[in-house]
Amino acid sequence: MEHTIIIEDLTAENFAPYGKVVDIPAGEPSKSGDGWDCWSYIQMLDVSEPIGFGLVDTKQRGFTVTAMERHVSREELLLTFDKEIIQPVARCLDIDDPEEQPDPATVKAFRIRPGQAIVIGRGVWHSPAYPAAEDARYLFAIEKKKDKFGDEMINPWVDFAGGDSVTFG
Ligand SMILES: NC(=O)N[C@@H](O)C(=O)O
Repeated sequence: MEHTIIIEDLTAENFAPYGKVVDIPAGEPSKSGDGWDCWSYIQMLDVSEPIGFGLVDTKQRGFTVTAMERHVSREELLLTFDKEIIQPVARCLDIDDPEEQPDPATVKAFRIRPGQAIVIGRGVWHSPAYPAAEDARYLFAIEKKKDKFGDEMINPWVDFAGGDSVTFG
């Protein structure tokens, strides 16, 4: 079965089931200077090990997802450099179930603009992000440690339940 969803703008409220949003807060900065404002801490990454960085060069392609991966033991910070990207995610239903498959009915696709970032929650399913229009580069940061169910494997991809696909646009 093919599901079709719309791309959503990122807000703390609509991303909450999938993780945390990093964006300029509405409130006053905690520090300011000549030509700059600083808010800290605006978000937290919950870690116990050193953080590794990964870089993805993501090319224009059809907005269809058939499989996702997840990291049940680690949060993941993800931000784009200078181009908009679209991040599909699906809910974690049972973080202790090594046989879980991503549920296509829970998929959402979020637009991440330059200047914004997300922290993907532990166990939250995600595909590689897509470029919104032009080819893009994005960075992710995640603890350098083994995940409980071995998602450091070369092929961590799990098909949607029922062999479904999700198209967004
Ligand atoms: N987010 C992304 O593109 N990749 C990471 O989750 C990874 O573990 O490779």
